[in-house]
Formats: sequence, structure tokens, C-alpha cells
Amino acid sequence: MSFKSDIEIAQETTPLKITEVAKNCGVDEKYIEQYGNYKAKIDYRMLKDLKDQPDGKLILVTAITPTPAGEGKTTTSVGLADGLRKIGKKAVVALREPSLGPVFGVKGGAAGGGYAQVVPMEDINLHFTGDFHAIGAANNLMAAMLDNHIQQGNALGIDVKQITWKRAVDMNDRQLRHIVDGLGGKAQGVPREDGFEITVASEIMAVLCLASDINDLKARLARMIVAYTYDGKPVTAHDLKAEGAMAALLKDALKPNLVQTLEHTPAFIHGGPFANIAHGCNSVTATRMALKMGDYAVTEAGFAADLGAEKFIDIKCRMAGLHPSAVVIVATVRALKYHGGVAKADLNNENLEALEKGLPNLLQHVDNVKNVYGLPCVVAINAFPTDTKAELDLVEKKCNELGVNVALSEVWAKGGEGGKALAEEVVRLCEQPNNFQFVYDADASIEQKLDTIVKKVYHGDGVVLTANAKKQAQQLTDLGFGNLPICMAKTQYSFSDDAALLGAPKGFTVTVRNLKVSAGAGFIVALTGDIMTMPGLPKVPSAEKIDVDENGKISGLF
Ligand SMILES: Nc1ncnc2c1ncn2[C@@H]1O[C@H](COP(=O)(O)OP(=O)(O)O)[C@@H](O)[C@H]1O
Ligand SMILES: O=COP(=O)(O)O
Ligand SMILES: [Mg+2]
Repeated sequence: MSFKSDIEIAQETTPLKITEVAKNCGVDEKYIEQYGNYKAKIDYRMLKDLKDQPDGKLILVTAITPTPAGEGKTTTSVGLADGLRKIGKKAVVALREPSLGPVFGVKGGAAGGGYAQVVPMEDINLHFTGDFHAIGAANNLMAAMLDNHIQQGNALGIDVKQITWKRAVDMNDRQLRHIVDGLGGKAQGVPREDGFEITVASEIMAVLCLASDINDLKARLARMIVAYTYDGKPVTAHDLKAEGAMAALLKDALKPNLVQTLEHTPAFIHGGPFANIAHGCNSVTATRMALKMGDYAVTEAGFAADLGAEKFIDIKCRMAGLHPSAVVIVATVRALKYHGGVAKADLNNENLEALEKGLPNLLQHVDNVKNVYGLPCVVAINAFPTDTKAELDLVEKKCNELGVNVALSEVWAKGGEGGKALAEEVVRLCEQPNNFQFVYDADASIEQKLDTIVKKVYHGDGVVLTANAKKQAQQLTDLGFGNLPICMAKTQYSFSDDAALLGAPKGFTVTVRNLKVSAGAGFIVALTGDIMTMPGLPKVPSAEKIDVDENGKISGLF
């Protein structure tokens, strides 16, 4: 069976003018800054003016532990919002902006798929409104000012071996992970080991996602710790007088972007941290706008419920005072078979036995959402064209037998029409009482918080800190950062820190090898296993299939 590609579906649709989309969801035109006919930035001052307007219900879309292709959170978020509108509800979706890393790498774009997409998908997946370029420029201005300070005499006494700030580029480029720069002699800089991280892992991305306005942004940027002195004192962006210029670069990037789904549902897209190496959620301002403009605000958190959902709750909701009403856990036949031991190449072949063997991964995520996060949830079986009826029926049957709330989602194939059953169930769940809770108390020690996450969310035996991480934990506590929430940087392919441990592994510990404070964002990043903040391209990058014709029409993006 052949299907139209995502980009073919997107390009055959006629979107509404963005001013009409804005008007339809109640955004006053005085807040709209158009970027062409189909994109706009919305001034966050609208939130101050609407502060007395009641919020809608917040729905989080998460997933089971994914295959490298992803299981359809973004697709389901879009299709659910469309489905809610199909049943007469005022729904808005809030998503992250795609990074060029995956776009040209393995996963491809992040604008949904099939008949559940946001448009214009080419823009959204490529330059969009320039926010990521602005973040990269601000990040690298910081790096240039830091190295220039050292070159100009190093009055602050920065220890070049204790520089924590990396350069950034929005690309999967392993060649830049570990570099030596400042070569060429006295006038060319100070030689040192350096490195790049992907822009979505930059602390500035997290700051942009958590800041409420330009003053808050500037204050956060100023607090960012970029290095330590020879006597171990932190050096901040403010010490280097960098926050003003960085904020100037980010003035427009701070405003959320408004686009639409294929069915003209309003979609706020803003910020794009990955959930394995960063906190994995779109901006608070975009989420708040969705809550003001919709009776139901659907948002997503990256990768599975042990990563994006945990950080959505313990970082984003904790900092912004958000309280989700319901959670959708996306599951797919292919991912369940993957957890049941089927090789990636064979995932399109029916295999009921492997499917059943993979269920423990789903059940453990359901258990976490219900009993650790305390939220009502529904499993959305995201139907792929390669799924057989027997497989889809088995997942639904097993979930029902185990008392797991489940709904079939056909949004990829049918758009909002395929999301009506899921929408009805989500509306019901939003009216249920919920015992929303954070996983840990922020005032616990850094090690206790790490241990709690490993035990309660990953179902491991506990955390192990390397000697280096232990020293850093003590240093950060002594500097007064011990009460910050934790941003776990861990593989997305396993509950554990070992990507090979699929399903619902037991009897493992998670090793934290490095702790770094993101003092501007307000959390501590814990690097586990061999996770890296600069991914690499695969053997056959998706970029090889992307092209543009003489009329500027792009092909090959998905
Ligand atoms: N039901 C489906 N059938 C076919 N392809 C799908 C389906 N759902 C998602 N996809 C595709 O799978 C990939 C991952 O979907 P996405 O929504 O980005 O997942 P996530 O946000 O969880 O990473 C995308 O290329 C998307 O087009
Ligand atoms: O950070 C990861 O996001 P996805 O799970 O949407 O790829
Ligand atoms: Mg996604």
C-alpha cells in the first residue's frame, strides 16, 4: 500500500491566513507580529493582560519508551487537538520547535505526521522564525566574550580547565564534540580544550523556555554560570557583562510562534529542548497562551514518560505552577514488539507473542503516570498502517484485562476524525479528581533526589555517583544550589542508563558521571551513562533525501 508522504499531504492543504487563526482563537490583533501569511509571533504581554481570564484544562501527551523513529507524541498531540475540536471543544496545541539535528539525522522533522500535522511544515522543520539561530548566536556570543576575557588578561582569574560553557550549533556534528581552539599564536587566542553542544541542549534554550518576560530572561541569563576561577568561585554571564547583549539577540525569540494544524486548529510552537539531554518541554509562555486561548490545551514532553513527562512535572510544572488534568500515553505496536525483542528490521511483521512480551514497558509507564505522578491517564494506541487487526486488538484486550484505560487513535490516517474517541476519553478524564504530585521534594539533597528518580520512576535499585559527581554535588550544595530540581540526561531507549536494556528492566543502578548547574534555568543537569549533548549523524542521514526545485518547492522532508 502506498501513502502520500507527510510533505505531500501538507503541501496539498490550503491553510487559513494566520490572522484568521489568531482571531478564531481570540488573540487580539495588537499582540500579533506576522511572519508572512501563515506564521506569527504573539507578544507575551498578552498573558499579563489576560491574567484574570480562567485557564483551560492542561493535557500532557507522553509515550512509552520509543524506537529510534519515535512513536507519535507530536502526531497524537496534533490529532487530539483536532479531535477535541471535532467534538465541539475549544482546543489549542502547544509543541516544541524541531531541531535541525534530527531533521537531517535519523528521526526527521517534528511537525507531526500524516493527517495530523502542523503547517507550514517545511518552515517549522527548517528555519521557522529564526528562534534557534538567535539562541545559537546568543550562546556563541557568550563563548566569544568568555574567551576574549581570558585573552585580554583574565582579570577574573578564570581557570581554562574549569570552563563549563560550550559553543553551540543546531546540527548533529560529532566532529565538534571535543575540539582544541585558540591555536595560532599569542594574538590568536588562548589554546584550550573546547567543544560544541547541539543548540537545543544549550542552557539558553532552557532559559528561553522558562522565562516569563524580557526582564526575567535577562535575570536568568545573568545568573548562568559559565566557568569557575582557579580558587573554585563561579563565573557568571553577569561577571562578563554579557546578559544585555544576549537578551537583545533573544528579544523576538522570546515570543511564542503561532501556526495551525491541517484542520486549522491553533498551534503554539516555541522552544525545543530534547528530553534526553535537556528538559524536553516547549516554553511556559506558549503553554500559558494555549491555556488562555483554549478550554483544552494539549502539550507534549519529549521521549517517554520516564524522561519528558518526569521533567515536565518536576521542572516545568513545579516552576510555573502548572497542574495537568490528564495524560495521554502513546503506545505503538511497533514499539511494543521492539521491547518484546523484535529487531528494527522486522517490526512490520505481525508478531503477537513479541507484542505481549513488550507490554511490561507500557504497564510500567502507566503505573508511573497514575501512581507516581498521580494523574488520570489513557493509553492511545497510535495505529500504524503496518499494524494488523490482530495486533491492535491484542493491545486493547490486554490493556482492558489489566484495567488500563485505552483508546485507539487513528489520527495519522484520519486527522481529527480519527481522534474523536481519544478526545471523548480525555474530556472525561479531565473531570476526574487527580492526585498530582512531584516525584521528589526539591529541598532533599541532590543525591537523594537522584536516587528517588531512579527508584520511583526508573524502578532501578538506586543511583551511583562517580567520585567526580560526588565532588560536584558537594560543590553545588556549598554554592547554594542543592535545592534545585534535577534534569536527568539519560538515554531515551531504556528506563535504565543502558540503551540495550529494553522493556521494564530490574536490578540495575543508574550512574551519574557529571553534575552541572544551569543556574539561569534553575536546575541541575545530571549526565548519566554515555549520554552526549552533541549527537552524530547516522550512516544514511535523512538530509540525503531532501531537495528543493526551481520553484522553491522542498521535497524529502518528513
Ligand atoms: N500512526 C502513524 N502511522 C505512520 N507513521 C506515523 C504514525 N504516527 C507517527 N508517525 C510518524 O512517526 C514519526 C514519529 O512521529 P512523532 O509524532 O514525531 O513522534 P514523537 O513526537 O513521539 O517523536 C514521524 O515521522 C511521524 O510522521
Ligand atoms: O526530545 C524528544 O522529543 P520527541 O520524543 O518528540 O522526539
Ligand atoms: Mg515529537
